[in-house]
Amino acid sequence: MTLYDLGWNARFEAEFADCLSKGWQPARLVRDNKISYGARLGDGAEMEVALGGAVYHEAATDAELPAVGDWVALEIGDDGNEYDAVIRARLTRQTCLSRKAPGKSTEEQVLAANVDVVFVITEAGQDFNLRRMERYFAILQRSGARSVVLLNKSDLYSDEENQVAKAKLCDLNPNVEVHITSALESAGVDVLRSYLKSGVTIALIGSSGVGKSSLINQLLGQEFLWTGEVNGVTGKGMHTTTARELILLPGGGMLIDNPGIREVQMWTDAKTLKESFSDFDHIARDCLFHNCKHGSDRGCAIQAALKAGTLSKERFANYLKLDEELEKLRKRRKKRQLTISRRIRRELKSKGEKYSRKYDVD
Ligand SMILES: Nc1nc2c(ncn2[C@@H]2O[C@H](COP(=O)(O)OP(=O)(O)OP(=O)(O)O)[C@@H](O)[C@H]2O)c(=O)[nH]1
Ligand SMILES: [Zn+2]
Repeated sequence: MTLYDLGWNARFEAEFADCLSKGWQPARLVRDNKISYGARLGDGAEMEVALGGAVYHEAATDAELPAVGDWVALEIGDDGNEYDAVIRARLTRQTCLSRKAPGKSTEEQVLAANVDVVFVITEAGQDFNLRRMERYFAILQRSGARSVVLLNKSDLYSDEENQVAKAKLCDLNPNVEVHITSALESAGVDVLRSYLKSGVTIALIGSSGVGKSSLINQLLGQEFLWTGEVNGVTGKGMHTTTARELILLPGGGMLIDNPGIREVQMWTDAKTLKESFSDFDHIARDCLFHNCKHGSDRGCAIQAALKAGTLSKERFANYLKLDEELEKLRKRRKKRQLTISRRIRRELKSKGEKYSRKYDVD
């Protein structure tokens, strides 16, 4: 194994020259434990590393802190610390998959750094939503990564349905590559593999249930590498367990998969939902009362627009359900998180003995 297998290239190398003269070593971050990180070195060794003070203080925002996928400079020392090494610098990201943090904050949240290809998984049927795809494309465009769409579950739809969906996507974004796949019939993993070679990092995004795990499991083959990666168990709850998020794939290349990436869809959907009603917010600005419920309130601009026929009653009914829809998304998100922690727990169990002894978990 060499640094290049981990995605190292001439540009990183050039930037690292200064660090090299200080005796620091390059490593790629494979896990974010919040207080510490997992880092992999060129010889394949993995270390538990701490964030250096300078890197922390120089970061103007959270987005500038090291994230999974980042290349960092490690000072490896035996200063009796609890960690194997300290991060002294973070190299400039060549791509950066990020989203705006949820809630009021407009701060950027980095989901993964230095991802080369992002696969958006969807299907020709129920999940197909061009508005959502627009949002994905906006995120991906900003990231700098190459974007590829997989219309998965092709076995469930006719050739024509798959082709129509493909044409719509190509219309929406002529720069995107679209493939029709079926994880069920093992016609999908070959498409993923065609993009993978040593040093290439990929990520899969898309709604819950579109087949991301199925494709990932096929890429990983028999040995599912989340096992035995568990570390940093704090307290009893498994929710605090963090798994390795950057995984080396058996056939070469790497995959970054973490809850943030998986949740980007929820966030995208919430945003799409809200945006599709932005005209309502616009009209509602003319309501007499700023806390107008748009019912029988006096001076309601929405009701006036409904009467005038410039707003459709159906859309208004949907608008009223917006909060309900957003709540549904939040519930789905919760369910997802439970699924992830259950999955980690299950995988921990299979290799559990050693770890339960070490970290005192059951
Ligand atoms: N018919 C058909 N079913 C599929 C295909 N790919 C996945 N599935 C099924 O769809 C279901 C959901 O697949 P997952 O791989 O768990 O979906 P996911 O995107 O990982 O979902 P989350 O983990 O919630 O994000 C499973 O029952 C799969 O067997 C496919 O190509 N065709
Ligand atoms: Zn009103």
